[in-house]
Amino acid sequence: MFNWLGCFPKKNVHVIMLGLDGGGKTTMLYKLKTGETVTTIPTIGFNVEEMVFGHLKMAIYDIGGSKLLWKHYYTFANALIFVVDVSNISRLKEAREALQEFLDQDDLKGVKLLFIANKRDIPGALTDEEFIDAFNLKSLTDREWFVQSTNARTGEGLQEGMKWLQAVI
Ligand SMILES: Nc1nc2c(ncn2[C@@H]2O[C@H](COP(=O)(O)OP(=O)(O)OP(=O)(O)O)[C@@H](O)[C@H]2O)c(=O)[nH]1
Ligand SMILES: [Mg+2]
Repeated sequence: MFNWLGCFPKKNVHVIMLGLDGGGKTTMLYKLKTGETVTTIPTIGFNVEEMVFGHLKMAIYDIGGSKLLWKHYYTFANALIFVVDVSNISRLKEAREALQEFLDQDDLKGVKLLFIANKRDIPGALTDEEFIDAFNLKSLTDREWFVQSTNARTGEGLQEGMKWLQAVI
């Protein structure tokens, strides 16, 4: 595919979006794609949408929260978006374990990692600093990562997160 100047081919990349069920992945995917706030049901399997960000043509895979599915998508990921509901403190441990599971995958060593700290609009949600502490991210030194807080329903923060991804892929 060519950009508006017609001379620079776009780079095709695959981005995998993971996270516990109910975190807001599907809401985020369609907010980015259409600008609409969709009414979701739990994703069985996955959704995929193609979007252009600058020089990149991204296929974004939104994988349903069932961790059993995740490993099928690892092998072709150029980057990863890990979505966390930062208002749901009672599931943080589970989210941490899910993150660790995929950090341990050989296929994903060195893959750039965008954390979406979603549902920041809900009172009591983790701040960015609390998020970094809760996921012990300062010790995550073998890959580039970035934390972006968002409200996937309004779209707040989503473009900033995608800009980071666009710059590092
Ligand atoms: N308050 C608030 N609600 C949100 C936000 N993002 C998503 N939601 C709501 O959270 C619920 C779950 O969102 P989904 O997008 O279906 O979550 P998911 O991660 O795709 O879940 P699975 O498909 O089960 O893996 C929906 O009712 C959304 O409207 C947010 O930033 N703030
Ligand atoms: Mg979903």
